[in-house]
Amino acid sequence: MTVENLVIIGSGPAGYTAAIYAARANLKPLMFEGFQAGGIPGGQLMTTTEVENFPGFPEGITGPKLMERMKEQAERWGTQCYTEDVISVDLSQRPFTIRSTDREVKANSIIIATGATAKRLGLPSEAQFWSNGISACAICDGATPIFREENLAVIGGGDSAAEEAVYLTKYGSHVHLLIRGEAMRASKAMQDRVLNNPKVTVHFHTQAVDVFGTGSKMAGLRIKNSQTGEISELAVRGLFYAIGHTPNTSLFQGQLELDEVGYVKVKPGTVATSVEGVFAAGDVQDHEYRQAITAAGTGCMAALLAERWLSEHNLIQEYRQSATSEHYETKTVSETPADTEETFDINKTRHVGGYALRKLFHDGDRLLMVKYVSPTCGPCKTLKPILDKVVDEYDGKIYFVEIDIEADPEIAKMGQVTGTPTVQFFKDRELVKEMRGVKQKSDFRQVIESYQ
Ligand SMILES: Cc1cc2nc3c(=O)[nH]c(=O)nc-3n(C[C@H](O)[C@H](O)[C@H](O)COP(=O)(O)OP(=O)(O)OC[C@H]3O[C@@H](n4cnc5c(N)ncnc54)[C@H](O)[C@@H]3O)c2cc1C
Repeated sequence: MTVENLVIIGSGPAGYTAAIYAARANLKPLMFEGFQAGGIPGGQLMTTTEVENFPGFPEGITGPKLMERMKEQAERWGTQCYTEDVISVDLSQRPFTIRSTDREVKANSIIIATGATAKRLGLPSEAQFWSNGISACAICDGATPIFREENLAVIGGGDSAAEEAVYLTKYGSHVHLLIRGEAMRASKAMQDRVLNNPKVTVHFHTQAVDVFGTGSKMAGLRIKNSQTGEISELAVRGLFYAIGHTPNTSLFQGQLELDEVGYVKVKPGTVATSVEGVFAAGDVQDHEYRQAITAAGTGCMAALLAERWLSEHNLIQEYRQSATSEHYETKTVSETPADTEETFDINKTRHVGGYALRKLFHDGDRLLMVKYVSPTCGPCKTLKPILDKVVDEYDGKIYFVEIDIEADPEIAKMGQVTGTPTVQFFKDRELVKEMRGVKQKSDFRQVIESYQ
């Protein structure tokens, strides 16, 4: 079995930067980008819009675009990427063993860049309203019809909460920001943006107790004033969590030194872990700075230390490659114009927009697959190549329609879409299956096969 020089686990700014440095050093790193276990490929920045503080982009850049460019740079120099979750590692024997959902590999060194995952509050009715009122990603779900012109709430007192509250004012009629303590932790600039926004009300000393509604439709929040103990109700149609993160380190428990919260412990001033040859970069080892640039910086450190360690132990297998400058870009929303009465062709597999959806729903005789996306949604970008592949496999056997919910809000409302990406399947004018978020090709194939 081949032994890799270096396996990188995680594809946020830390992972991709480590990959760029290691690939440039001819180590031909293998990267597990992740899929669902600890966030999506590309990491946390896939769930944000503008990144204004990453050096080199004076005009700002969206999170998904920044991550796409990092990936492009890593692959350009020969990084081998697998969009799979790692499910176990064995650090007790060398070479180390890394098992993903699809394969097992051996490696002489590892960089852990698994980042952190958004926390949930665990409210009693959370499961009932999850993805149908409650969301952990305002940027992904805020534009959906159920939140338009509605009162919304955000929980949290940091930068993310402040950013999300301001972002949601684009869609909601008013946003309530609930803060447990007497002050916000957000930067002064973010606090000013929130406090000066007439569409945002900040509630200090306020905790959520539960969510209520009828059926699965959220109608409001029960809140408690932590100073007076008074319980009251806040009529909101949406609730967005922005309450911090948990480091994604369950894979390493018992194998590496972790701190009491679960962050990987690194030697002061370095990114070396308690196991030689294993390095940790980014938010998985940083509970203080938690920024894209610090994650990238520690990713660079990890790659340089891994190379040095492999070299000192005579373990480097060098691969020479020539860089290509092939440029690619994955758009979230199709650039193909929406079908019209003139351009619509019922024999085609792929379609765009509400006109095609109505025609196919009523007149089509194949399984109808509808993908709902929004322009700023990072997970939509991740889903695109996965779904494109599956749709190609079933060319002529299914219909596929893409709906941009910003361009076609009425269609999204009729489809009761509560977040993007969402994929719905219709057979004989009946909704037979709905899948939310990023799923594997095999999940989509399974549904298609069962309705052929
Ligand atoms: C809404 C929001 C806005 C932000 N805005 C900014 C900003 O403007 N500027 C800024 O500097 N920072 C910003 N940040 C913070 C920044 O996103 C993080 O600091 C940064 O992404 C951390 O990078 P990372 O590489 O350590 O991990 P992450 O970005 O968390 O990526 C972790 C990666 O590990 C993968 N992974 C996890 N578990 C596994 C597994 N078992 N197997 C394989 N892969 C796995 C995940 O899929 C993911 O690819 C923002 C964060 C959020 C949530």
